[in-house]
Amino acid sequence: MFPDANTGYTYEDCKATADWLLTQTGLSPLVGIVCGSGLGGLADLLKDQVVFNYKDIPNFPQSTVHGHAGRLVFGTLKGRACVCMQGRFHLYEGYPIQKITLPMRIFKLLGVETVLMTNAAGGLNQDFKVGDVMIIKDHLNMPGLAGNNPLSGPNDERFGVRFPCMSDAYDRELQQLALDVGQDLGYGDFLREGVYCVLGGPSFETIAECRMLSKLGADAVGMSTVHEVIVARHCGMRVLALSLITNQAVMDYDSEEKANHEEVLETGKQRAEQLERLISTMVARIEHNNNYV
Ligand SMILES: O=P(O)(O)O[C@@H]1C[C@H](O)[C@@H](CO)O1
Ligand code: HPA
Repeated sequence: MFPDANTGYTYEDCKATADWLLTQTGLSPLVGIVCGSGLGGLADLLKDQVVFNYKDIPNFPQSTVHGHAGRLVFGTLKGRACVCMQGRFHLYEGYPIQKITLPMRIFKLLGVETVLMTNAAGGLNQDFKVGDVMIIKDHLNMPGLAGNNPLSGPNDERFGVRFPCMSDAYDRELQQLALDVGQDLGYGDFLREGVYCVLGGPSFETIAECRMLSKLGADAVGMSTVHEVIVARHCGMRVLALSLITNQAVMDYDSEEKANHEEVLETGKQRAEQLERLISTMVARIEHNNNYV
């Protein structure tokens, strides 16, 4: 079922899907995880798994991108109840923006309080290297600035307010926790902080576009995450998002580099284990009431 072009999914649609999942799992997760391109291995760490293929979940879209398995995995990570999206949805797959972000509202109705997201991104900041992990502190929402926002359409106050604030989109305590955990694990050398810019994709950026985005203040560029963040914040969940810098954005007309999805997946493979350890250690230190231990 596609959402109505003007109204998106109703609260009742989302509730029906969440209740369907809760009935089958009996597990109400407090932490939701969204895995980026090639980074779905995290879901395999969950214990006592209950797994759903997206195609079997009412209202859910299908994953169409290589590196996004298309499975919703419930289980425990370091003893904490979690739900993990092994594969996300992107605007360029052709879905309405409300459909891409539907899982965030389902997370909320499942009981999730904290969402941890990963993505693969191109590095615009010249100090960044391939393999760096950037803690997202803010975003530039290009589709949003052009009028494509997942909250467009009638607002249901049961989810959140009409005009949600986004200056606190990325939870500062969770960012600090990521830095602390990263230091404890010896990852300080490749942990960065910065601004993520979302574009529609699927074509990678031109050189002129990369130069423009860098001048605008973006440190990394990608094709996801921000839409999910907006919907997650609208309904009151706390968010941490991490970008794995899988490639350097091409900024120079003399460069022979060409962005490609294979390189994105390959870098994901090389850094996956450390990213998984970072997130699972964080999960162990997030308290149920959203304080940190
Ligand atoms: O889901 P993410 O943002 O990790 O996926 C990135 C953006 C494109 O979908 C793809 C390009 O290689 O990876
Ligand atoms: N641009 C956009 N999206 C991406 C990139 C990129 O260079 N790398 C991974 N996802």
